[in-house]
Amino acid sequence: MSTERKRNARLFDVDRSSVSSEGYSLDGKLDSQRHSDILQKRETLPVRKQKNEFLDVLKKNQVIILVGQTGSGKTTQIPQFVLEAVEVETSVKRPKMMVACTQPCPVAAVSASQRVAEEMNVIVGEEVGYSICFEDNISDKTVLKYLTDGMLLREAMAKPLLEMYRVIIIDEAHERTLATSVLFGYLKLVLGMRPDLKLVVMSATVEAKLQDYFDGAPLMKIYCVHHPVDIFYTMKPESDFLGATIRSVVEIHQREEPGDILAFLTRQEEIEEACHRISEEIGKLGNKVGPVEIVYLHSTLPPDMQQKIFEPAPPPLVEDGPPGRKIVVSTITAETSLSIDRIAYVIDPGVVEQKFYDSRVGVKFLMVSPVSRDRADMRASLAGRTVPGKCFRLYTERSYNQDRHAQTDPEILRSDLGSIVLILKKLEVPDLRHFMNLPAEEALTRALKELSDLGALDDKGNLTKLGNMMSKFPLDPQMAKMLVVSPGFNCSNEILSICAMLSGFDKVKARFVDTDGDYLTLLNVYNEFKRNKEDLSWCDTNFINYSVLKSAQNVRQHLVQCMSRCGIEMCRTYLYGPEYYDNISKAILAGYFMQVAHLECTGDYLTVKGNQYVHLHPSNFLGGKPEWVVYHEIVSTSMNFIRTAMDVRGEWLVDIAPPRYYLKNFPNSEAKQILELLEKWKEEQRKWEREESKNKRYVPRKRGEEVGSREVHRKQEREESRNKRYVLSSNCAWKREESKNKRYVPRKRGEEVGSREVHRKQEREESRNKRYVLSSNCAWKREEEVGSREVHRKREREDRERQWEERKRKCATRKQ
Ligand SMILES: Nc1ncnc2c1ncn2[C@@H]1O[C@H](COP(=O)(O)OP(=O)(O)OP(=O)(O)O)[C@@H](O)[C@H]1O
Repeated sequence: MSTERKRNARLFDVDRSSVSSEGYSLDGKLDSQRHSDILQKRETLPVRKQKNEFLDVLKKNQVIILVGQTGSGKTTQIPQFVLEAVEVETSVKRPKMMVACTQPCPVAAVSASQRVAEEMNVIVGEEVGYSICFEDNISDKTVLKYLTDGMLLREAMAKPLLEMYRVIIIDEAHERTLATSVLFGYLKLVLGMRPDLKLVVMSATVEAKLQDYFDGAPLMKIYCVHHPVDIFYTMKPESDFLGATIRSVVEIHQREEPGDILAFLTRQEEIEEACHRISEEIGKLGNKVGPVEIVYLHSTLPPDMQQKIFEPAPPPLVEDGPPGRKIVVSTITAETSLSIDRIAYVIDPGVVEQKFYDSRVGVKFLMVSPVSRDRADMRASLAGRTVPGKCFRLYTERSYNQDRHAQTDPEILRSDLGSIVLILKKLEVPDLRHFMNLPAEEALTRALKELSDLGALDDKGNLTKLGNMMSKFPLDPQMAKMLVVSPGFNCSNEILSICAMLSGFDKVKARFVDTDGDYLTLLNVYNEFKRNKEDLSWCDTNFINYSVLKSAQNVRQHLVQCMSRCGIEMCRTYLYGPEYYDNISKAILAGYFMQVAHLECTGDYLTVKGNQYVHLHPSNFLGGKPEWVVYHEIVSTSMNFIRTAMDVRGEWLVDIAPPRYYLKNFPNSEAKQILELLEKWKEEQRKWEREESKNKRYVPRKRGEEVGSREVHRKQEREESRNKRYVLSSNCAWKREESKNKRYVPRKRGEEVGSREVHRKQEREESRNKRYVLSSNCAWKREEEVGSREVHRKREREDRERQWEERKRKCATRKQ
């Protein structure tokens, strides 16, 4: 324990001379008053009373399961107990061994590390740090690391035995996220190989299966006092749960005793709207009611805004006036990941937005569905954590008892397993079915099939070179492939920005719309943000969330690092060049060729995966209804909508997807007929090319003997091109000499002025100035100046719409 004593002395040594007035000293640590308040508060947490018991069990066992209600202090206290109990080496003494504590979502990891850093009076990122997808805040000094469960799996790819950790704590096991379920299986293997490693599994509910899974590991319960909670139901079902939630909040604030309110809603936009309307409604009540602090919470909220949920309610406006109240409007994030004190009223509309994956048809859905009974009980219990409370359920008692599942399915049973299978393949896990909560065989088979269609797995199911690279990106396999292959389409820079924007920014802004597709709109927003030097006021003027863009920028930086580690080339496609749109669309299609839909006669889109009829989401800004679209996700509300879509061409589909992919997947439909024709045409072309190439032989520079095949010739061409220097002719135009070797020469011989780069730049400039004209047969031809790229696209769209109307008319006639 000598190391421990030394470490404590360093951690808690605060320089009191530099204390500032806001509760923090100049070195970023807490002042003594605030620190002692925090320490006093933590002493009241139920888990503190069982510290010795816990340490005793931990000492004697390799695995321990700990069960305690939310708010009992598991997340913040147990890792600190562990730090005291085990010999964690500091930076002074190598090799370093840390304590890891996993959380199901990034918000929880950041918040817990902040709180524990405050309790230990250190700066976040030093002794206590966090690591979440696209953000690390750790240093050589870090001994306690909060990280998402997904990040721990990724760390295992680099160090399969997780040698850097002495103790691993898996928190919120009851959430049964996909990564946590897989971690259980993986850690069981690692524990067998590393007797020195200890595992603590923490859960808010008793999970009997867990004990069996870890060969009868001891289960320890934390005893908490819980206050009574009265539950109220509505008399009849509520159809508008957003409106009902807002009304309930306002009524509680007018009529009920003091105490903070927690209201659950489904998604970020809804939460923002609710906060706005609640503030308006309460504002209208004037001084009759106390002041309110309305805060919202969702999983992608930046840390500084998360912290607001822990601040106390505002004081009364005047002495003896009505008391203030804090109102938290949250997604499921507040259910278990973050415990908020002093909540006395919970409003539960009985719905939750969840991701589902239908493995039979291979389609991902984002769906609002009824909460299960165990989740509803969890929500209600939050009202009685620190004071007696009330829970208002905006559904009937009958609905609670009869229409809801007893438990939420573990995520592994309703997820696309692609990313996880890719990680497990990289980890060389021998038997994928070995893991707890074994997914349906079908889901696993589909994931393997999809990865092999993407080119990540070979015929024997082993990781290919492409798959190996894809596994290094913390993205889903489609997105990872799009990024890895983007240099082939000369647009890795643009695809990087699109990936970063897709990871958080989903609201398309009308002002930046590109009618060719929502992906390009996202890219426009990002580019404009950079062009305006990341200016906050620019974001405000354009109603764009500054912090989301900053986080996209951060994601982008991380992806750039991943790219450079993998040796992937960074290149950009010229913004005004004729290939800008084509290159980007093709790269997106290379990753998302499975997410393609065709416009059918009925006016609906038919998806290739799962053959679902879907509609374009109202938030899209595509010009008209393109014949083929590639989309990012399906959102299921009143109908199935495809969100974030882009117009693509039929011939690209057969070029980019694996051969016959669409023909195998599409049912007998219009789309299939078109694709069959395209495939046939493509096959003919390939055959012709093969024959051509078979007969063709190349000759050396000196006339006469044959020296090699097409390959040899190409290699030679590449080498020549690398060394080639370009010259600029007097009239600044470039011409290819009609020789076999196709070298560039000036029209008139002149001095040498530049390399291949100069030549490219010139080509780009030419292309920027080039304009389109309509030839007599309604095909577009580049010649005299009549319009820009935009005009050209507009005409193309109009043509398409005309064709579409024509097709609809024909269909109607056929039906008659
Ligand atoms: N970032 C923070 N700022 C202020 N208080 C916090 C913060 N994080 C946690 N707390 C407080 O610390 C106490 C213990 O929370 P902790 O998260 O450790 O409980 P828990 O048992 O792990 O609950 P859960 O299962 O919800 O994580 C709670 O009263 C909580 O409000």
